[in-house]
Amino acid sequence: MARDPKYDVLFEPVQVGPKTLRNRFWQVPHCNGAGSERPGMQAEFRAMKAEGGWSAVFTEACTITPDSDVMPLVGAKLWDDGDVRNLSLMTERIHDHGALAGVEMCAAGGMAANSESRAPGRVVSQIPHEFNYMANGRALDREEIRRLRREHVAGALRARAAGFDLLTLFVGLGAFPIYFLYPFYNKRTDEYGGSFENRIRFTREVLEDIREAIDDCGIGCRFVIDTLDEPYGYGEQGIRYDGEGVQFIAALDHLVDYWDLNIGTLNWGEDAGSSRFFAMNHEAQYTRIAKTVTTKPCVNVGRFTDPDVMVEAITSGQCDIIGAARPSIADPFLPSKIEEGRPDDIRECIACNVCVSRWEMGGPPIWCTQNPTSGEEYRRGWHPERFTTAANAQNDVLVVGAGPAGLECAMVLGKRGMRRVHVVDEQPEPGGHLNWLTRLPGLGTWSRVTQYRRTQIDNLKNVQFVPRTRLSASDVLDYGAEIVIVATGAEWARDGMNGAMHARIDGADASLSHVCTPEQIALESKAHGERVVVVDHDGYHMGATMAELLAGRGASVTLVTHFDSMGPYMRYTLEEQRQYQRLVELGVRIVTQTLVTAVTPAQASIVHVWSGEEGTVECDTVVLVTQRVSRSELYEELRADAGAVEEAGIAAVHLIGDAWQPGMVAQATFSGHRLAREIDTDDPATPLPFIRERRLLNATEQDYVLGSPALAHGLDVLAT
Ligand SMILES: Cc1cc2nc3c(=O)[nH]c(=O)nc-3n(C[C@H](O)[C@H](O)[C@H](O)COP(=O)(O)O)c2cc1C
Ligand code: SF4
Repeated sequence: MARDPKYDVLFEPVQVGPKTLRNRFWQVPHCNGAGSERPGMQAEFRAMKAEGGWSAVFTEACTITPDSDVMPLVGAKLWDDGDVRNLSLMTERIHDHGALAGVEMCAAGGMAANSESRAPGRVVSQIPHEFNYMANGRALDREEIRRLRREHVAGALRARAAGFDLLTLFVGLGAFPIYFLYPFYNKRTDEYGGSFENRIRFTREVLEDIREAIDDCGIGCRFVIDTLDEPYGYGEQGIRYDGEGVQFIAALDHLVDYWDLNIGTLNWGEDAGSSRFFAMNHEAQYTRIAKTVTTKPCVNVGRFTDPDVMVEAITSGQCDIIGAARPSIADPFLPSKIEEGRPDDIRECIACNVCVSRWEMGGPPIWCTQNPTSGEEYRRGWHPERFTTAANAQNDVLVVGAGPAGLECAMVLGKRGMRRVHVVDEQPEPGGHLNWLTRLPGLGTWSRVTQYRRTQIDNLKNVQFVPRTRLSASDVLDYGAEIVIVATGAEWARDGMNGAMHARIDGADASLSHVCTPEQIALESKAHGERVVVVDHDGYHMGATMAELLAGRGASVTLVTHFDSMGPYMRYTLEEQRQYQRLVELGVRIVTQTLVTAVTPAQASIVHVWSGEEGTVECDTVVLVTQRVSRSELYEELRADAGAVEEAGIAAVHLIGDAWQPGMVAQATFSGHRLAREIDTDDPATPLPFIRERRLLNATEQDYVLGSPALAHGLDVLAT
């Protein structure tokens, strides 16, 4: 199909200095857990976006000096020629698909703990960094500033040598230009502190230096134009878009070829905004001002997944280029799908921030809820849009359970050409637990997980969703499928069993009127009293979500958790601060480091986990958010009768998703995808080994990954 002409504007080329973008889609810097140490993963992850139509594809923040070492966080590096070698694989693979390769150059200053390099820290003013409070680097003198400028030029030259076309100086979230610019960090009294002119002096000098050294790359800044009000930002100690934000752009405009703009602070959840709190294009109110002072192309971000919103952003004069991190993770082929007239096939980001959480927890490889192939392009050879025909495609498959794992599995099996795939569920609609979860406050956008898969399945002739059908083990045996996949999900524990005590909570029994599970509240509308205790041992969002729901209905809610904070995983998804604020506004009392040991119709008994101090909270209802329990009875029954299974002509019975291991939706979609990808291996239940990029002693030719572009490149990329 041809693209809808109303989207033509998105496919116009844009000039950025000496380089030309083929369209207006730009993958802004974002990390993926590959850094420079996993060059194969880094290269193929980015190449996928180039193949999917993005015109510019960037690294994450790429540090350029050894005293920018943020270990254990994993980011790209250009410290030496070895890093040049590794990252040049990325640029080569991006170029293979006709896109420009970009790098976000960063000298991290006080944010870097230098755990690996053990380099002495350098800062603008000697005040401990908020992320690095036990170290306090040396405040740079003039000579040291000159040296730092030279290091920026050397970093830019290494970037150019690695093949990068677009060199972005990072002026945001933990890099020297920001430490000079914000009064929050800069307390200097010399010519680099005080006035605005003084505070931008370093950035001006660095840009001049780089321009003098390099004239054949696009050179720009990623600039945080607004650091927001307190409590989410720096207030008067930072900068505001209509003050020094826009002044900064006006002052340095002649030194850049483009501006990549965003907002926020080191609590970057205001930028990578979760859908609980932010709508699409939420940064426009701050960033659109840039166009009043610059004629250079401006990139904006704001979870752009809707092409109509993108067109509006361009035609209204808000920006020139659609920047995206998360939408490009969830769907590397988003531009191609618009271009090919298939916008309904876009796998829209749900802004759950699970991708973000991976960086925040220390940088393990990226996960994406919507796109299970994310990060697996090289390691497992998975392509998000291409599927091989299964060697056992002549088989009929029965998937029991149409939650995220079952739907993903059925969809991929359909795309792999299985003769017939039935995905059966007792509910009238597919979605599993997402059907009720997405009706909870702030979680409506998560319904895209189901919508996307539903749309795909509806277009696959060999896949059929069968509603309102509850299958017993004997029904499964009689169904006539050769492969059975059980994806029956999980449910919240009804007895308070939890991972903090490894025991049940005394008196906790969800068959009683004063004890509820989240499903009972959300799905069954079980009545609750005026005074509610929510017990959270889960640690992700459900405790906070229940508290928000019930407080929103007017209940007086106490959230009790053994963790140090409310839903600690929400810190990783950058949702914690706003969710905390929301609960406080709703009058929720949050009691941390505390266990609920017993419940009665009148109260919950509590104990502080460290002091042992005991107490009670008077309440009418207790909501148990303690752990989830797999619903795997059907699988156990089938497993227990191997003879009957064989007799029924069933070659294999598999268990996936929450029914195997209750977890985040991202784990469920991965689980379903993984099985479907490997359904024709000797032992599909056991994942195939994946490529681990590591140094192998005494490596031989056979140790290299055959056919790998990394091998052609002569890199130390080795198979297990
Ligand atoms: C997983 C992840 C990692 C990120 N890492 C970086 C980074 O290294 N440097 C940076 O400037 N921004 C980083 N960001 C922020 C994005 O560039 C972007 O500004 C933000 O996500 C908003 O864009 P989006 O709504 O399109 O995701 C990251 C975002 C994500 C989702
Ligand atoms: S993990 Fe969630 S927020 Fe991140 S890209 Fe995927 S769907 Fe979007």
